This record gives sequence, C-alpha cells and structure tokens, in this order.
Amino acid sequence: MSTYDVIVIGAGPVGENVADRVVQGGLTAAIVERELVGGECSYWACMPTKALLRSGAALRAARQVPGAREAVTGELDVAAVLRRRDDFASHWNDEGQVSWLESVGVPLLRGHGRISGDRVVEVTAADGTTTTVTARHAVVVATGSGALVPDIEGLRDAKPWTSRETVAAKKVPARLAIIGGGVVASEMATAFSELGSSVTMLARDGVLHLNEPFVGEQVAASLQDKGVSVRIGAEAGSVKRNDDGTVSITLTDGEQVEADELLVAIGRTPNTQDIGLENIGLTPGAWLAVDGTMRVDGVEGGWLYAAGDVNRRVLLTHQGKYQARVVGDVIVARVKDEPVDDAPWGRHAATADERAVPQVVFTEPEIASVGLTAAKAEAAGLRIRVVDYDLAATAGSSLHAEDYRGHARMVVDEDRKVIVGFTLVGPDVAEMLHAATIAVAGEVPIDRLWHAVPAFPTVSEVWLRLLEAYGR
Ligand SMILES: Cc1cc2nc3c(=O)[nH]c(=O)nc-3n(C[C@H](O)[C@H](O)[C@H](O)COP(=O)(O)OP(=O)(O)OC[C@H]3O[C@@H](n4cnc5c(N)ncnc54)[C@H](O)[C@@H]3O)c2cc1C
Ligand SMILES: NC(=O)c1ccc[n+]([C@@H]2O[C@H](COP(=O)([O-])OP(=O)(O)OC[C@H]3O[C@@H](n4cnc5c(N)ncnc54)[C@H](O)[C@@H]3O)[C@@H](O)[C@H]2O)c1
Repeated sequence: MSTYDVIVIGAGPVGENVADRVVQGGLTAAIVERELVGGECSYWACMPTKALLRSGAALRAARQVPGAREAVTGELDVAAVLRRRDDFASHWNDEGQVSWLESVGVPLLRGHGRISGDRVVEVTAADGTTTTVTARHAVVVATGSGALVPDIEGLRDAKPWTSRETVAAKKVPARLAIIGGGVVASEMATAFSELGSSVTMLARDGVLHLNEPFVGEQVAASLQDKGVSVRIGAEAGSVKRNDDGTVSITLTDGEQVEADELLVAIGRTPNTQDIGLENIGLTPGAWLAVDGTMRVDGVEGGWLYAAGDVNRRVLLTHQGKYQARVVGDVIVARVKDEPVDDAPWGRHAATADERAVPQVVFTEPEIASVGLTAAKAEAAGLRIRVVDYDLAATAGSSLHAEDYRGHARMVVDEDRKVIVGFTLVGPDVAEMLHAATIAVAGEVPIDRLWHAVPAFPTVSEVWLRLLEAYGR
C-alpha cells in the first residue's frame, strides 16, 4: 500500500492540473488514469476537432480577401487535413504527457480507479492486478464525461458515432446525419460539410439555442449555404443500421433520413458509474455536486473533491483547469491550516464559473461569448440594457475580409454599470474574446472602458462603437 497526500482519479486536463498544483504547493500527489494521459480534450475533443476545422477556416479566410483569393486554386486536401488532425491528437499516444507528469513529480498509476472507502482508492490495471493507495488528505475525482446516447429505438444497436468516432474518423462519410444542434453538432457539421460530406442536422431544439438568438440564426444560415440540411424541430423516432452498412433514421413525423454514418451529439454523461461512489454513500452515475471550492457535498470529513466535467459546473477545458487551480490551492491551504479565501472572486472560489465563462465555438461564423446572455441576465433578475452593433461596420472588419458579416452584443447591468455578458459573431472573433472576459470578470466600470481605446483599424473598434451606442 502506498500513501500520498492527494490522489487524483483521472488524468485529463483537469486532473493533470490538480496534481501539478498540489505538488507546487509542497504536497505529494499521485494520479490514476485508465486510458490516455491528457483525457478527452487532447485526443477526442478540443485539439483534434479544432485541427479538423482550422484548414477549412484558413481556406475561407483566403477566399474572402481579393489578391489572396486568386492564389487559391484548389479545394481542401482531405487526406492532409486528417493527417494534421492525427498529429494534433499525438497519434493517440500519451508519451509526451506522461513525460510531463514525470517532470512535475507526479507518479502515474495506470488503471481504473475506484474509491473503496474513506481516502482509499483501488487501482485495477489492464492485467487485472489491483493496487490500493491511500490519501492522507484528499481524493480528487476528475474523471470527466462521456457522450450521452439517448433511448431512441434501435439507436444503440445501430452503433452510432459519438464525438469520439467522429473526431477520430479515418475517412469522411459521403452522408453524415447528426442528432443534436449544440456545440459538437454545429462544429462537426461545419467540419464534415467542408471535408465533403453531405450533412443532415436533426436539431430538435434549434441550433446553439442557449446562446443569443442571432448566434443560431447566423450559424444555421451559413451551414445551409454549405449545403447542410438543417432540420430544426426534427426528432429521431427510431434508427436502423441496414445490411449494406447505411443508417436509416425515421423521424417522429414519419419522414426517413438516410445516411452512411450517424453522429449522436446531445450532451454528456458523467464518468461516475464505476468509481466506487456507492462505498461512500453517493450515487453511481450521478454528476458530483460540489461547493464553491469543489468539495463534494455530503461526504463526511470533507476529503472528496470533484473538478472538471464531472461536477457539471461548466463542461469546458479552460474552466475545468481553472477549477483545478482552485482545488489544488484550497487543498494545500487546508492541509497547511492557512486561511481559505472562498468569498466571491477569492483565491479559493471558482466564481468565474457563474459569472464569466468564455467560450469559442469554431463554426462559420465563429462564436465568442462570455458571461450572461440577455435572456439569462433577465432571468437572474438583473436590470439590463442590451447594446447591439453590426460588426461589419468597422474599418477593421472591412479590411479583414470582403463581405465581412458579423454581430456584437453587450449586456450591461444598469444598476452597477458593468458588462455582464458579451457575444461576438464573425470571422476570426475568437482572439477578440479575452478583452470581453477581462471586462466581465474585472467588472470594469463602463466609464473606465471609455479609456480602453481600441487600435485603428482593427475589428476591436467595435468596443468603441458599442460604447457610443450606449452613450456617455
Ligand atoms: C467533441 C468535443 C469538442 C470539445 N471542444 C472543446 C473546446 O474546443 N474547448 C473546450 O474548452 N472544451 C471542449 N470540449 C470539452 C472538453 O473536452 C472537456 O470539458 C474536458 O475534456 C474536460 O476535462 P476533464 O479533465 O474534466 O475530463 P476528461 O478530459 O474527460 O478526462 C477525464 C480522464 O479521466 C479518465 N478516467 C475516467 N474514469 C476513470 C477511472 N475510474 N479511473 C481512471 N481514470 C479514469 C479518463 O480516461 C480521462 O482520461 C469538447 C468536448 C467534446 C466532446
Ligand atoms: N468549442 C467548444 O467550446 C466546444 C466544442 C464541443 C464541445 N464542447 C463542450 O462539450 C459539451 C458537449 O457538447 P454537445 O454538443 O454534445 O452538448 P450541448 O449541450 O452543447 O448540446 C446538446 C444539444 O442536443 C439537444 N438535445 C438534447 N437531447 C436531445 C435529444 N434527445 N434529441 C435531440 N436533441 C437533443 C440539446 O437541446 C442541445 O441543443 C458541451 O457542454 C460543450 O461545452 C465545447
């Protein structure tokens, strides 16, 4: 039996960062991983999806600028795009990340981790051997999430693609159907239509419908321009994999959709089914509810923490890594009996999870947003003012691309005169997002923002236009 100060279960981006932070704080930590060190993000999510999307975006960008456009004489090289994707997924080999763990002094325990009692974790290796490790102070669950597959008749038997199979696809299907209208569905519809698939998107609840309304409208319109059949309101009733390998989807209105592959992208389920939660009075398969310092609710002694996707606060890598820094620091503070600062915006509170989550969706157009939408701000009881501006109406955007189309929205809390939400839609808006994140997280007063002068001629001049529209 080995003992460490902290044991982390799951070496995705979040678990890795928890372990690193704990060790930086002077404690010992070991990490348990059953698959690849680096987790979903490195091999089947963020990195390979963005690699699949980037070549198409670069081609579009060149085609939107006269002079460059004339130099583009061909179409996307699909094989080269897939090779680049393979490189960004490190060929599904985690040697690089294992070396990093070694370099930061975190032992890796390969195998499936299960909590068998208070602060005790059993690790079952691939050959079936089991090792028991004990944590002196804390166990952190960072086991992430997997694709949710709904109970639709015939769906599981039809062996649909989840995000994993789609992201790692060796060839591009001629016809791809997608159930879902969220982030994965929208990004993969963009990527695969640009790689040559004929895509049908069954977006029961709309396209990116949790964002500002203009987001889904613009993304749906652009997908349609690419030839994607965007079926808002369409719901799959049953699914069948045919003898010739194709898939037939019967919609609830009776219509039939035929495809070569079917991607199911309707959200995530927590990886907590088989981690021993029943041994400590928690429910297997449930999301782990946590307090503001990521300590799991209802565990006597307060030794269990959960960070990243598994706590359902925000299912994004950067936000999970932010939680990891909070967890690592708060465990160290508690062990060393140092003050815990878990007040809003304190060092040991993941306040931004509720107030300032940035996200970029790499569709065409790109979506960059932070904080609350107007609808969510109103639902939260804030007295707001919404300011909109046409992103195409700046000198910077007209230079950036011919026929630039985009939109910006700023949501102002009228009682505090600070921005609580910001959304940008348009080509290459991703890199403009951090200014908005700073304004929202920093609660920068509108009056002071007038002194943050955007450089001319950049697209970010939209900040000045939004302030002018708001008035002084
Ligand atoms: C297609 C797709 C694209 C995405 N794109 C983006 C993006 O562009 N930007 C972004 O911010 N987010 C993106 N996300 C979300 C992002 O991937 C997740 O938020 C992130 O991976 C969560 O990190 P995590 O460490 O919590 O979990 P994971 O990355 O899921 O890692 C959990 C790790 O725990 C291991 N594990 C699980 N159970 C056990 C066990 N019992 N014992 C041992 N090990 C275990 C798993 O093998 C895994 O390695 C995307 C998601 C998907 C599906
Ligand atoms: N660029 C990024 O930041 C990025 C990219 C991909 C994924 N992600 C993360 O991964 C997570 C998972 O993405 P996702 O797209 O699977 O989930 P999602 O929650 O973004 O979207 C799921 C969609 O499916 C719909 N839906 C739910 N049940 C359905 C059903 N039975 N039939 C039809 N539609 C149904 C929902 O209304 C929603 O529109 C997201 O939370 C996101 O944060 C992020």
